[in-house]
Amino acid sequence: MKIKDLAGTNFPELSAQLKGNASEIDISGITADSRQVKPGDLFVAVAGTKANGSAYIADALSRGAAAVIAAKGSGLEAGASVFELSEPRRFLAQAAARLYGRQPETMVAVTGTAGKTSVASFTRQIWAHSGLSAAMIGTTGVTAPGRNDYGSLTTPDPVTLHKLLADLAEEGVTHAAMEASSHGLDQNRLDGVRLAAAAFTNLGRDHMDYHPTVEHYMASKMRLFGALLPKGSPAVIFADDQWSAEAIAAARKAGHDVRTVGRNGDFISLKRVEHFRHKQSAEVHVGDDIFEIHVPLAGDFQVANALVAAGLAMSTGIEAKAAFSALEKLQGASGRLELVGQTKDGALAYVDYAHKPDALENVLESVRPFTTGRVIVVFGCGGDRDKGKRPIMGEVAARLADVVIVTDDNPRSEIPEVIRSEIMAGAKGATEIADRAEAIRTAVGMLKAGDTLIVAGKGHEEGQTIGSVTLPFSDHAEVRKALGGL
Ligand SMILES: CC(=O)N[C@H]1[C@@H](OP(=O)(O)OP(=O)(O)OC[C@H]2O[C@@H](n3ccc(=O)[nH]c3=O)[C@H](O)[C@@H]2O)O[C@H](CO)[C@@H](O)[C@@H]1O[C@H](C)C(=O)N[C@@H](C)C(=O)N[C@H](CCC(=O)O)C(=O)O
Ligand SMILES: Nc1ncnc2c1ncn2[C@@H]1O[C@H](COP(=O)(O)OP(=O)(O)OP(=O)(O)O)[C@@H](O)[C@H]1O
Ligand SMILES: N[C@H](CCC[C@H](N)C(=O)O)C(=O)O
Ligand SMILES: [Mg+2]
Repeated sequence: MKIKDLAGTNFPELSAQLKGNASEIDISGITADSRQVKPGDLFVAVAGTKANGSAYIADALSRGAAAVIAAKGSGLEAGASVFELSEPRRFLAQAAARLYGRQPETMVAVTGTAGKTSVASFTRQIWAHSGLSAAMIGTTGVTAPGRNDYGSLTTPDPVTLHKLLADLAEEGVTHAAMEASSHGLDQNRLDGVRLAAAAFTNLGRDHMDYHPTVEHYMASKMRLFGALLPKGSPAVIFADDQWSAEAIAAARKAGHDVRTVGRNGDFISLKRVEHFRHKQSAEVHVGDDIFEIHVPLAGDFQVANALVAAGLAMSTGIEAKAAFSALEKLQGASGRLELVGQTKDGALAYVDYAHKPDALENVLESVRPFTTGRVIVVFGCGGDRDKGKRPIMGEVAARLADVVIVTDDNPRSEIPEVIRSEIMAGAKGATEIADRAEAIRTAVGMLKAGDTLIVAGKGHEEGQTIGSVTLPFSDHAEVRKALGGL
């Protein structure tokens, strides 16, 4: 594709620089990583958290880059094939979308601190239940007919994303639900995606290592409504969160068709809800119609996720009746309050992905009403991530569980003892066991009739990253092993 066509009409700034033969430069691929450049590619230099792509322009050109896009004022000698733009990341996303071309016709995205993976998964399942060829893209990877690929990022980088979307469209996928992480939104990873609807679940503490303030974190999330969702499209918003009003205001300001769900919802309004250990039941109203819904999953919070997913499905052509009947067959996303096994006495062991204070609080509160004995929790916190959440999660665990074992999550480049001691600072009375497998074995060994064990923080993850090495590790496998050894 010619560089002038990659720019389209959205980047007059580039068009103005494409003088003479420059506009005819042929581009065969696109990348933001100089190490991946192949002859004929366009290299887009972006500033990151560790490096600045501008430092690698010479590297990219030496590998045969046909042209380079860099930030304005990067101090380069703009040559025949080096162009400067004010927003290279936005260009990268939109150019990747143009280069790869196809996307599933109906795409939706969900943001929020907790529930994104669950909502994306449920939306895919509701569509599939109606016979549509549907996919989900998120923390657990890519799920589509004939595909179950393990992923690394919640929102893939734009080049990976658009290649994937083109492949999915090629495979016949017509509907796709994706997670929009705050990093992804802030870094313009989704800027080239054509959205039919978008959703917001809730906002809690997370990623304060990356976002300077909670307001910045919320503002990144609101880019989904403010910058990405085409004006007038359905914006499905969970109405019962502390930040709902702000999300509604942002979506209204952007001119969207706001559809709220929950107790305070007017699109799907939750009238009565009953929580059981392994399922949630509710009565909901949609206009004048009344529906009984049954979600066969543990965790009070799954009602909220199910309503947001139903809202997205109903905003993309599924009848309310079909959406709600699909909920009865829902499968939970892997590692989201997932029952992994039980002892001979019937004590239950769950694996959960809570790795932020609100999520941990929700999960521990969800299992309490059905626990006649003790709630035992095993968790840690990841390294190179928000440090401020550590004592808060320690406090939440100490307050809501009877037995707290603090262990390692993914220490990454940090010293594991330091991470644990920061959690322990808030976790009065907790026990520390560094080795995660041993912590799980110890907790399982304590289980008596009526107890509930929650192993939190790693959910579906299949490895543990210590330093720069990721070793195979699965909370599911360790819990099963420990239960088997009883
Ligand atoms: C903090 C963060 O979001 N980092 C992501 C970001 O990296 P970055 O832009 O900061 O990259 P950088 O290392 O500073 O380098 C800057 C640029 O120089 C380029 N470079 C670098 C070296 C070189 O030799 N040549 C070269 O061209 C790099 O390719 C990059 O384009 O863009 C990279 C490419 O897309 C991502 O791989 C990387 O994810 C890292 C691995 C990561 O851990 N990200 C996490 C925090 C993340 O994004 N999480 C969210 C949310 C999770 C959730 O709560 O659900 C997610 O969506 O997964
Ligand atoms: N609606 C919700 N409200 C509060 N907590 C929730 C909600 N949904 C899920 N959780 C908790 O958060 C954990 C992660 O859920 P899920 O993976 O669906 O969220 P996510 O937003 O995709 O998270 P991540 O940002 O880590 O990818 C669950 O294991 C559960 O502990
Ligand atoms: N997508 C999240 C997941 C964190 C999961 C937890 N196990 C950790 O390693 O901190 C992140 O990258 O921040
Ligand atoms: Mg997720």
